[in-house]
Amino acid sequence: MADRTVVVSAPGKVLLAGGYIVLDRKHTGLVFGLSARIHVLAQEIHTSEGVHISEIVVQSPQFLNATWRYGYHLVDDGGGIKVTQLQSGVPVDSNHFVETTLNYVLSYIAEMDKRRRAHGFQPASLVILADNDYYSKQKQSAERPSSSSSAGETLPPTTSEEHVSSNSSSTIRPKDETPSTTKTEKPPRPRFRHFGTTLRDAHKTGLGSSAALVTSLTAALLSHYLAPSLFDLATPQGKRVLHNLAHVAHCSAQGKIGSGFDVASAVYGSCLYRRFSPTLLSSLPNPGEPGFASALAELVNAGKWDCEIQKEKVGLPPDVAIRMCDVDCGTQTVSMVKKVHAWRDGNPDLAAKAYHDLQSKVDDLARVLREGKTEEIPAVMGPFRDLMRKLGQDCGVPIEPESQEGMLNALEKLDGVYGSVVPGAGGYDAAAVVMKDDEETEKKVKGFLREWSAKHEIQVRLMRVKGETDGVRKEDVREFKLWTHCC
Ligand SMILES: Nc1ncnc2c1ncn2[C@@H]1O[C@H](COP(=O)(O)OP(=O)(O)O)[C@@H](O)[C@H]1O
Ligand SMILES: C[C@@](O)(CCOP(=O)(O)OP(=O)(O)O)CC(=O)O
Repeated sequence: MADRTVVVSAPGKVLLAGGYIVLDRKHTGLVFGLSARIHVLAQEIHTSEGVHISEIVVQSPQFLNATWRYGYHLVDDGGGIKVTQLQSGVPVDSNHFVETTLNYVLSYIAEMDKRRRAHGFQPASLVILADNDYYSKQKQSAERPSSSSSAGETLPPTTSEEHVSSNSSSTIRPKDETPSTTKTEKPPRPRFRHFGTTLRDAHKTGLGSSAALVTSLTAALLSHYLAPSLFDLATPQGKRVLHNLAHVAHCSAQGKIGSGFDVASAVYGSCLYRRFSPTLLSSLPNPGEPGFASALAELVNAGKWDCEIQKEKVGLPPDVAIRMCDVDCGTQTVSMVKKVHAWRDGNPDLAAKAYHDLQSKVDDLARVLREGKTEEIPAVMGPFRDLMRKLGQDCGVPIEPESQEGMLNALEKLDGVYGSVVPGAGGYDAAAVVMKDDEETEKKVKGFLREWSAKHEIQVRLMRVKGETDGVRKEDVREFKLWTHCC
């Protein structure tokens, strides 16, 4: 049988402009994909002769205690495939986004490839590898030096979980290719570092990990289990199926909030995004309920998806970059959205005016960036920030908190910085900077953030990540050979 090992990656996102208004189908948001990606490697699990296992094992080897084993069964009355997390040895937290994605995607696959109902799913191993910028550095993080040549470069510290699972044929660690380094040599920066923490305790930087994960996991499962005649990521139809299925799974895991701009950019990359009608998903039964599998396949293949993804409306001048600053604080997007909506519902006229004004700035910003009018960026981004700040004040929500306001105002005074914004829902998450794409400006911004951090006793740093236009893509499996069972 053909080797079905596959690696798929999807980008993180930054909603540069259009937070809140994009939740309303009347409006659009300007979203950029990011160079920080989440990769998922899918491969068969090879067992010794006579040994049969029926598990799907998902691992996130950059975190402690992050191996999730699932059994699966076909539910009667067309309820689809339901997975159940298997526990053995050290108890492992559940991973809601992974589990939900498996329920949706395996149900879809079984519906599209009827043979699966009779023969079931071959056991599979899925390895999640997130680019380093998704999480802030934590001081206690343990890293060991390792090979600098390829993707699987850093060894996780030994954990009790690894001890438990070390005999299993289905748990993988990168093959140990640790080179000998002398004491004075600085270890190479690992492409995928170990964060030295559990996923629950990790400090997210706000790049949209769940959407990138759900999208790459969905694409990896579809590519691994379905023949190319049924799913091909390289075709527009393949992307449409991926987009729809990942949307449904992500919405379900999130509790049906969110405009979906993050999944759209994970699939298609940078775009001007108009959301789908929320009613689209309202009649879909839940996984396991009668009729779920066929309703899901119909919705994914032919539902009335009315979202708009306009890639041609988005561009960047060649010497301009979108960079992200990690502010190392969190923001509660859901409660902020609830407050903004409460204000909007109580003040429809004021809200309509505010949303209209914001939309015109979203359009202006998309235009000046697309048309390469670098000199016009400050005149659009400044007033956009003013309007977002005003929206926050009206709703009693810290969309651009004072601490961020002071920092961005000072940052914008630097030569080479064209504009900045607290993207998406705003708050204390990452800040976005539109700046000249050269070393000199990068140095200035880094120096400024260092000084600002010291003076204000906070931790702000410029991340490596940049805005980029690509969406989901297949990666070269050979670059991930340290994480595969074979090769
Ligand atoms: N590297 C990863 N490995 C495993 N699961 C992940 C990873 N990154 C994200 N997830 C899943 O996504 C969830 C985070 O989602 P959420 O809180 O919505 O963050 P974000 O705003 O970054 O999308 C995690 O709890 C986990 O279920
Ligand atoms: C309020 C929003 O319009 C934008 C939120 O953007 P963020 O980028 O802040 O999102 P999270 O990373 O999920 O917190 C909600 C939405 O459109 O889904």
